[in-house]
Amino acid sequence: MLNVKSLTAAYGQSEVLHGLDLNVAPGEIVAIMGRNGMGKTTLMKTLMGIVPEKSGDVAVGDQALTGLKSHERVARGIAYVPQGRMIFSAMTVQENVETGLTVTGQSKVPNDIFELFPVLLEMKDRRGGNLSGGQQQQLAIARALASNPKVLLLDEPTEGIQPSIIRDMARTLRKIRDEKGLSIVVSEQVLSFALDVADRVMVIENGNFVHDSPRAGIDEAKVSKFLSV
Ligand SMILES: Nc1ncnc2c1ncn2[C@@H]1O[C@H](COP(=O)(O)OP(=O)(O)OP(=O)(O)O)[C@@H](O)[C@H]1O
Repeated sequence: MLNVKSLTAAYGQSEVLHGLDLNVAPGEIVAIMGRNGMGKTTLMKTLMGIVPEKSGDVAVGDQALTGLKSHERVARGIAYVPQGRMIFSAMTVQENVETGLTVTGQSKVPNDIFELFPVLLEMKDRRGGNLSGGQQQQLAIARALASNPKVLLLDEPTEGIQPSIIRDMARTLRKIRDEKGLSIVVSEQVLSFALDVADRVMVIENGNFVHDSPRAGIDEAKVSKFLSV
């Protein structure tokens, strides 16, 4: 569903992604793990067209995304929950979710989104800035789902979230996958979360993938070693 071929990206003269290949099947959840500064955020931003590709190709299904602007990519089925969530603090919960509708032509948030996140329905008239970290994370996911994506990207969703809520988040993401048949790519530093949520775990180091294995039978010690400084 998501097909990435020989992707490179650079900040000025400094190349940060060095020819990445990534194929995510329909309904598959892939965790991309790596220490700080290894290229996870740059990969997400490049897939979204926030950082331009230097070379290589990105496609969602039969739709080529390479070279397109972010909103054009969203219209072709990719959505993004950025690191730090970036919700609009002064807007209500409902208004935040509605910003995700722009590419769909719909004006009403589909019911199933609020069914996934009942707390957001309860709080729909509160300002986003008044929600807890975990609630803001749910809001950021709901906003991304409002564009009806085929592929959902999440950049370090557990950052700043309490451990008890991290468990719930893994369960919710799997539920979203099961109900909507989405493919999900999540960048992560917390191994326990990656093992809870993902069908496949990859490790990125200095802009190259250095490990790729199915969740079942994964060598946890080997993956931990990549993550330790
Ligand atoms: N705007 C920028 N300009 C120049 N270099 C950048 C910029 N953003 C990131 N980099 C560099 O690109 C490399 C990859 O950074 P990136 O943020 O993608 O890593 P990351 O794995 O997401 O780390 P983190 O967990 O801290 O978010 C790092 O060497 C970083 O210093």
